Amino acid sequence: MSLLSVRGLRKSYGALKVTDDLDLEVTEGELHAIIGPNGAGKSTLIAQLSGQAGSDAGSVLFAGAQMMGKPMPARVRAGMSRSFQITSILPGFSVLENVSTAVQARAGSSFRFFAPVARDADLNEQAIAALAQVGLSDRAQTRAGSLSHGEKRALELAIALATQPRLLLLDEPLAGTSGAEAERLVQVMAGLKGQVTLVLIEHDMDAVFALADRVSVLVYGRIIATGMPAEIRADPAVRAAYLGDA
Ligand SMILES: Nc1ncnc2c1ncn2[C@@H]1O[C@H](COP(=O)(O)OP(=O)(O)OP(=O)(O)O)[C@@H](O)[C@H]1O
Repeated sequence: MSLLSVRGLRKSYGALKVTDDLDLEVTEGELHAIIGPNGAGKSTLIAQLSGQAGSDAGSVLFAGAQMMGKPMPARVRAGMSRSFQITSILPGFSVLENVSTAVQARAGSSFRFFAPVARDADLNEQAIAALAQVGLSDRAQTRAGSLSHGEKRALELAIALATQPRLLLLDEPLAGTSGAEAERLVQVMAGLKGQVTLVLIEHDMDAVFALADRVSVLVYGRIIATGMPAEIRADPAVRAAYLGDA
């Protein structure tokens, strides 16, 4: 069953059609990777799905509810969350504080309905659980600014996870990492499979083909193919448009 069903999604910047009549189905429980050449519109798509950027037209059904026109906090409360870039981390605050503060900011006004003590306890519990999911439990009290690059990327994942999403949208979680750091993050994502539905944009093809249940290929703002990793590798249209050039 589709958890996310996108139909006819569009977005232009002036004359440039960045998202062009895009259809996408994400099945509950899967890790669905989206690959495509530079400038294909992958980051824009994540921004549109998360509500960070507006859309010109189309339908975004999440768990049967229409998300078009809803701002990001409403989508977070519905269960859609995206990861943010390292620049959104507060270096002077502890790792745990970074997670709990971000949850409060993302979920917006919903936390106002809890009494302050219950709210803090609830936030703390969610933040601690999220740090455990990404292997950062022992860094909870560390200043976020002193984390390694790979640990900061793991912290971004924890921040997104702490909003307890049903669907997690990840925009290049491995960017800037390599070797053991990248391998550790791949293991973290492998551990998330089955717990949360994932949409993953990633340039590291080894990671994509190791992790994905299904892969969609985005070229010039349209999905040109969706399939299992082996099908995508073998698809002549995909090879011509993208993989052949890689
Ligand atoms: N705010 C903006 N204003 C104008 N053009 C934009 C804006 N954001 C993105 N674009 C353009 O939209 C196109 C798609 O950009 P996007 O970043 O979504 O692609 P991408 O597939 O994520 O690329 P990459 O793999 O290089 O990160 C590019 O041509 C980009 O220059």
